[in-house]
Amino acid sequence: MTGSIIRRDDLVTSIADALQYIAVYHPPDFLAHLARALKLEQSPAARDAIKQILVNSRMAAIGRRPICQDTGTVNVFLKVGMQARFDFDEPIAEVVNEAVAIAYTDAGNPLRASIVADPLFDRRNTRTNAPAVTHVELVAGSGLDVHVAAKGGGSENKASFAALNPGDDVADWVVRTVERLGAGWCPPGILGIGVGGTAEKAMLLAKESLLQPIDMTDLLARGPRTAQEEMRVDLYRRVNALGIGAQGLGGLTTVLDVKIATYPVHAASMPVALIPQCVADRHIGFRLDGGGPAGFVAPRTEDWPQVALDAGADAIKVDLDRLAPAEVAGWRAGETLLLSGRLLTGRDAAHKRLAAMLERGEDLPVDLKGRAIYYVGPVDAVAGEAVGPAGPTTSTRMDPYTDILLERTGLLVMIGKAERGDETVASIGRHGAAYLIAVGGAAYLVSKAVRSAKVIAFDDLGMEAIHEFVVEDMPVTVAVDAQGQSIHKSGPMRWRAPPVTYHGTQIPG
Ligand SMILES: O=C(O)C[C@H](O)C(=O)O
Repeated sequence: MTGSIIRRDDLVTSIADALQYIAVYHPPDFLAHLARALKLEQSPAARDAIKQILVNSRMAAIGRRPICQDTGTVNVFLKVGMQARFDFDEPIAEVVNEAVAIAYTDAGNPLRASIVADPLFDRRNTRTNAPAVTHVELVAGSGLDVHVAAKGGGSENKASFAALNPGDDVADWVVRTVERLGAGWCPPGILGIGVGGTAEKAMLLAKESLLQPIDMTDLLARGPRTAQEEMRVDLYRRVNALGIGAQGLGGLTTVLDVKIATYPVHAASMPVALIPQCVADRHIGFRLDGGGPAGFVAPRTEDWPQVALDAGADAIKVDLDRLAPAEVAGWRAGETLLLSGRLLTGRDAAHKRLAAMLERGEDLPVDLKGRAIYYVGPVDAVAGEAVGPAGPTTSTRMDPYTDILLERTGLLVMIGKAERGDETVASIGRHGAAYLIAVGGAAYLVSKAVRSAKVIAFDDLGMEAIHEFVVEDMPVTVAVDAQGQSIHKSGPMRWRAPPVTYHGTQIPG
């Protein structure tokens, strides 16, 4: 029997188009579940974060710009029919990488190049976001099934694995693990859980489970019919009862769905993997059967829930060009600020370099005294933009460098997302500084507060270079104040429900 001939051009075009599509459009199932979470949410801080994420999503769809500045690592799953034939003989992963480079360097909608090689030493940006991580499986049939995902670094960083004993309680492990993850994975999102096989198989199952449709609302409405569905509902309720909430601010919804995939396993083993999916849920599947490239139809913007934002009458206006220690010391955790003026940027690579220069007693290329630094790696601008989408990155990764910067440079304010470690919170208090947060996953919305942007140091670091932004009324929340109060501690504590099980929950849903 002869199979379809899959053309190289069709594969490249389809993957490149799919990557552009998922960068700007949230899947409808994700939006529907997030809109439902907003309806149920009672925590004002979490409600505000969900609203920003929904408004950002609609703006990104209309503006055809990325939902999130972290446009992800490309994960491609190829299921090749045994009877399929190809009109090319290069390794298929190289063809995929070509498609990635085309998508990420698209002049009309450049996506952020986040991949660095090699990971151990050079860590130099490849500038095209290639290579992708490509998985190939041979299956029955004559076509090629492709599933493309763009996975953000913050949620991928929270992937967890355990080699449990066969008698251990997998659900307990999942709940305990999520409790320890913090908010760097940008909840509310989805949990992918892989159980069985071997260590690497369990991780792959967890990742693939995230490609399944989000259907928790239907499952809750009809009730679970299998043991695995019962476990999904149980985990959904127990994880949400932790009170972590949107962005870790405390609230009723941390997960929109829980996905589980399993595989037979050795009698002595119970490998379990958990991979969370952030609010930038980006994936799409299509099939090539020799009939040309896949087509992707833009959703209607009327399909987005109508949500209005309001910074609140109590928001405090802050002039970053006249930032004084006494003013910063007066801010209290939970307050909303509207920042205007000059703002520095810097994230992982820049922090590492700054700290090393300080250790060596060298002068820094920028004066941080009395300044605010925003942990961000923006997307490149297109015509008419000061900067591309520019949401916060996970601040916890900057913790190892924070004390030395506060101590030796006079830096006053940091802006990012998610919690800080206990030592960093103490250091912020000791230095009379403050840590502010913007909403992770609301990158296009945040970028609209940026009036101008220029690189002022470490140009070679690509998106990780130090920029100077001029911002106007950029909304942020005080997350750690100079008294050492942290909303990532107080929020979840306030919204945590008593321990619940599937049969006795107080959590909505
Ligand atoms: O790299 C980034 O911009 C963000 C990262 O995905 C994170 O969530 O920390």
